[in-house]
Formats: sequence, C-alpha cells, structure tokens
Amino acid sequence: MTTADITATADPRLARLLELGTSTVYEGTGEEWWVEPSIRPAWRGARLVGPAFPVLAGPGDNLALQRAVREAPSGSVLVVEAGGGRFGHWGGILTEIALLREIAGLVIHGTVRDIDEIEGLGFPIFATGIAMRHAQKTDPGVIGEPIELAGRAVRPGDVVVADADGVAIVPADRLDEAVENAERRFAQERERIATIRSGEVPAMKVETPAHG
Ligand SMILES: O=C([O-])CC(=O)C(=O)O
Ligand SMILES: [Mg+2]
Repeated sequence: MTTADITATADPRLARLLELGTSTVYEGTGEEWWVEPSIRPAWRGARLVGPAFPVLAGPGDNLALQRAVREAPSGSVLVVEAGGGRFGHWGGILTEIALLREIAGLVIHGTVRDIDEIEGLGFPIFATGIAMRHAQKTDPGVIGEPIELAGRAVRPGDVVVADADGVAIVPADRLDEAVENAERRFAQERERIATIRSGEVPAMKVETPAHG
C-alpha cells in the first residue's frame, strides 16, 4: 500500500481526484487552485492526495516539521511554508517517522535532502528543490493552523492533490463540486482526443479576452 492509497481508501473522492490529475481538477472548476509551480515532485513519479496539515516553519529551521510529523493525523499531507530557503528542511530520518505515522506526503515551499533514500522509500515529496544545508532546530513554528503556501491560502483539511504537473489545493467544502467538474472536463477531453484519433483536426478553442 502506498501512502497515496491510505487516504484514498478512506474517501473514494480523493482517489478519483488523483486519477483525474491536477491539471484536470484545476481546469474543471476554473478556480485559482494551482500552487506556485516551482514546487515540483522531488523524484519522478511522486504523487499524493490527502487532507492538508499546514505548517509554518521558521526560516532555515525544521523544528516545526519535527513537531508536525509527530502530531499530524494519519493520512494527512504536511503542507509547509518554509520561506523557500536553501536548507535540508526534511530528509530520510523524518521520512521514516512519517511512514511509521502513515503521513501521506509532504508539500514544502523550501528544499529537502536525502533524496535517493526518500525515493527508495516511496515517500512523495513536492519541494522547490534539493539542498544539503543543515536546518536549525530552534523555532517551534506554528502547526495545524491556516497558512499561506507561497501566497496560496491553505486551511487544515483542505484537499491536496499533487502529481507530475504540480500541486493543487481544493477547499474542503468544495470537494464534491471539484470531482463533478473534473469528471466533466475529463470526459470532454477524451471526446476531443477520440475525434483527433479518428483523423479529424478539431476546431480551435478561442477565448474572449477577459475584461478588467
Ligand atoms: O536531520 C534533519 O534535519 C533532516 C534530515 O536530514 C533527515 O530527516 O534525515
Ligand atoms: Mg538526513
């Protein structure tokens, strides 16, 4: 069982969002659900879904992460604002604890280390990059409270979906709508692709410029 499976089993809507993919989820509802695109999969094939457990870390400090990995509910995704700095905020040891506690994954506006080890363990991480530099362990930060992740509001329990295209945050109270609209979008795209594969170049999609 992968970490993505843990949450997905608990709520089939989450499994479906992950299958449909972040770009489809985002396009389906046409909302500002995308997250800063420099937050990328830390290893190829990483993907995750689950309710957010937000963390505000001190700059260059991972004490807040050490607290969060011990206190976040099983199945949740740690969503961390770490100021985007070039520190090893997270590594192999924290990953081992996260797996023991059945944490579904990590999304961090910041960098991580021990990446080969983490890939071998299959723990999904989305980060701005990889950096070996030691993170301080002095600032307890804030955990389990709403944050802004690189400018995007994230509340505890909002649904995090992340795959090769990046990270999307679906507000908890809009989950049904997100699934419904992503399904519609997915069906439209399959239809369009079927048309192309039948040998027909479809009409262009043209939009009216937005006002204001
Ligand atoms: O020790 C740290 O601060 C982060 C790390 O490398 C690990 O969790 O393995
Ligand atoms: Mg380490």
